Amino acid sequence: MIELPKGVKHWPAYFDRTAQENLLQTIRDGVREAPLFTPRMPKTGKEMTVRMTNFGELGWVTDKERGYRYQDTHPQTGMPWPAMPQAFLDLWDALADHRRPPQAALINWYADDAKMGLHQDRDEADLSAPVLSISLGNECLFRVGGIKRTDKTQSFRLCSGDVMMLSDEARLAFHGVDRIYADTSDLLKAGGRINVTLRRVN
Ligand SMILES: O=C(O)CCC(=O)C(=O)O
Ligand SMILES: [Fe+2]
Repeated sequence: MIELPKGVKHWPAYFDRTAQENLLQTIRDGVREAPLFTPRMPKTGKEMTVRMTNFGELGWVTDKERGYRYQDTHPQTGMPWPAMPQAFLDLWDALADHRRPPQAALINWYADDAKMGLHQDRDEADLSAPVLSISLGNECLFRVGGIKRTDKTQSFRLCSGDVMMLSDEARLAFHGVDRIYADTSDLLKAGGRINVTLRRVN
């Protein structure tokens, strides 16, 4: 057993297959209203490899001109984000140990060749709440380190149905997704991976 850094919690196979299928349906329903968009890096305008959307009162977006931020509307449709699904609120109640509900559910969709570089989640004014994450579909190699970019990191796989949390001393831990393992799950018929992160913003 590897020991994870303090504040990093991992619940392998938290959701069984039926629950995963229900979550996927919930996500598909929301994506119909709030289509996946291609985020761009601040300043350079370089496209990220993930596609994303959000549910809840606030959503995380980024573009060349205005950079990383939360806003209450979809950047392309201009519509409010779909409501926070009850299943996400229930998960937060069960695991987050925080008295206020999540405001944002960021939905990341990774094709099998997508990845996410090492970063901190620090666009939230309220850092007392954890970041709670759900993985669906193909497995990924997840990397987590300390609160300095140069701190040593550990890598482990996140599989379909897993839940992971960054809280307390790990709330600002650097983390990223180095790779997706194709053909490791048949939940998503076209392959790829979905990650949902639940957060308080303010
Ligand atoms: O896909 C993941 O497991 C992590 C996603 C992430 O770090 C983020 O959206 O900030
Ligand atoms: Fe992150």
